[in-house]
Amino acid sequence: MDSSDPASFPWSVFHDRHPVLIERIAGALPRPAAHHDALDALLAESTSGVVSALDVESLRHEHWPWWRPEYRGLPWGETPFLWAESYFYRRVLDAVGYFVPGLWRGLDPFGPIKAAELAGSSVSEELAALDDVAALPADEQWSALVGSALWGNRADLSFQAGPTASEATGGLIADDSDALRGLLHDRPPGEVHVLADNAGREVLPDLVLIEHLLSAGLATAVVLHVKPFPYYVSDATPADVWAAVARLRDAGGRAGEVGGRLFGFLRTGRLGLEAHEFFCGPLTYDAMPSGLREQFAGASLTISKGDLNYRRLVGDRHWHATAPFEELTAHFPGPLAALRTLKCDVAVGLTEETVRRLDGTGKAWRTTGEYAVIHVRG
Ligand SMILES: O=P(O)(O)OC[C@@]1(O)O[C@H](CO)[C@@H](O)[C@@H]1O
Repeated sequence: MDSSDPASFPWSVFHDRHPVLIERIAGALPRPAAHHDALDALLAESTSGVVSALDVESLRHEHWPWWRPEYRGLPWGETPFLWAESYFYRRVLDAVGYFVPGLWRGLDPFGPIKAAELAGSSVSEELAALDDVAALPADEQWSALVGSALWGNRADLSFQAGPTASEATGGLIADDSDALRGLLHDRPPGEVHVLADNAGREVLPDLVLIEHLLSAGLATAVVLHVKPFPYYVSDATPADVWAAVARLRDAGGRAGEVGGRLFGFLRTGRLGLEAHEFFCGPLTYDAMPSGLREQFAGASLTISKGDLNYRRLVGDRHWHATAPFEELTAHFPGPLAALRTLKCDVAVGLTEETVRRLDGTGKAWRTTGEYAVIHVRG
């Protein structure tokens, strides 16, 4: 899949979303002219120019092992969408001096956007609602926690820069939630891995679910895999996880208790936080390094969150939407669950009837974030 067709979703990511994004990054902090010039140049290059190589100075400080010399000089739209987006985010970091020594080193360009969301009233309301969840019978509590983690995936800040975001909820169009429940409740507990997606309103319910897994004895330990660097606008980094845990702990009520326990789990290592460079790379999961492969092979379950992880799991292609999830993810070591709202063209694991019904609506159902799936490969 590439982004060369002006009628396609990938094209709109580069031509509609990225200009909004660049403007937000440029305007959020009093940046020097050099940052503005570099951001403008990146936007021009990635929309109407050709791929150029990475800045040599930044490469001296942080490598990018996925550079493809054969893409140099090609219009960005003619390179694979997965590669081009990943490269774009690395280039954003270079444009704002993220890797080179100086005042701006290590400063998350999306930080102000993420911080505003975390401090916002929607988060306060969601955290207060945890008091009600705690009062539910165990079964309903479980469904509420999984549902929050799933629908939290709609709170993706890059998605909100696009024109297709929809607030409506079309519901689950593939639902293996019973299998997910069974994997965690009907077997001896083991180590659960979570492939995180967005910070803030997504990682908060993820953390609440993780705390439940640990406190209820459904997992002996949890490893949360996040991005080592700012990526896809709101993808969670270690700093975002610590900020989310602090937000929970300071919230009071049930959220405060959950946050306090998570703080302890992180300190003792029952909740591990890892940030492998592979997670900021443009490769699909069948190409993961052996160290990660071994970790997932030993897990009782890996839970993958979100749209980008899903693309990387099944392959970023125009699959027929009935292509079986189990077959496309057979490469993944160990049991796997994917919780995802649909925000790009990739859709698999649906029934013919569902596809007919969705196509019949005449809506861009694959990209609005209105529909969700829970797929499990046990
Ligand atoms: O992984 P996430 O946060 O659920 O979604 C990432 C996303 O917004 O980014 C891509 C376009 O930039 C789309 O594939 C997808 O909608």
